[in-house]
Amino acid sequence: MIPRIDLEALSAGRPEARAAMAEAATEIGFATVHNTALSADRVSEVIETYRALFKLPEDRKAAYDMARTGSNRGWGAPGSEQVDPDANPDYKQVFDCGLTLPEGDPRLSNPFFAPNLWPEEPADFERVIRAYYTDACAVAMEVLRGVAASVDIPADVFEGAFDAPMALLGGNFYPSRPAWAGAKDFGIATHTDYGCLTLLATDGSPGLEVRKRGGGWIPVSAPPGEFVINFGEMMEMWSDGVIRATPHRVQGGMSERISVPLFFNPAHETNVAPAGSEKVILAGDHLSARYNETYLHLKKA
Ligand SMILES: O=C(O)CCC(=O)C(=O)O
Ligand SMILES: [Fe+2]
Repeated sequence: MIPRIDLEALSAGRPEARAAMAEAATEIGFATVHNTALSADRVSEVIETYRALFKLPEDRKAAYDMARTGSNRGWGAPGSEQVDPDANPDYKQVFDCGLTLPEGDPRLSNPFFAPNLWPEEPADFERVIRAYYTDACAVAMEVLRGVAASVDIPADVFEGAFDAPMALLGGNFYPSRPAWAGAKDFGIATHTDYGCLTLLATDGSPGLEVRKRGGGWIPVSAPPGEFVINFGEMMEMWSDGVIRATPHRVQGGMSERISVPLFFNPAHETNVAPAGSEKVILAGDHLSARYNETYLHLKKA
């Protein structure tokens, strides 16, 4: 049901890989991708680095709490996001980071490019996560080129749009589903992602469920070295509905779980309205509207 795609084959233009990506993009909105520049060992190191951070006592993480900032970089306590207004806030913890701009760059005053809040422990957190951010962005761009080639979007539509991306790297920590959790409690409640492409690494534990058209849920999992990819709202708008943003959720189960999504969002001024339409929808406007709806500390009173 969920296409499994060899990225090297896709980049080489192999017809079966392109057909699988076209199906993923236009039907279910999800795929798994393997044979990328990011090895299983590399991804495992990233996941264990996040795990070490999340295992610290709460008071040590509170120093990096994004709730004290006007941005969404740093640690987010359980309940800091509510992606579905009909559900309770998500019980996962998060750590989000983004592009590091040089000191003095005028964009630093923009919440999308606020300084990252790097924790001092684990000791190599900043080094490991920053390097992964850069390399995961490159893999995401390679996937997007493959998408464009597979669904007949002119290659130049995406080129240049991601040079100073608002890409956000998240770390999600789902403890085992709490005993108090009820029908409205989720690790992450049903939502669509806000941006273009999400490149998700996980520790291999199950939990992610993708909504099937016509009803029902499909479980998807990927060990380190394989990625789940899906498309977000901006991509659905940009492609005039050809590429689909599919709702998904994590209810949470018996064991803890870590996932690391790279939300590969384009540059702030990118017009993500359907190509050829008169409309202008700036990527930065869409993203800030969605952040302000879902991060509780950014909600306008
Ligand atoms: O943890 C997962 O598998 C999915 C996370 C997710 O959907 C998100 O962070 O947007
Ligand atoms: Fe998501």
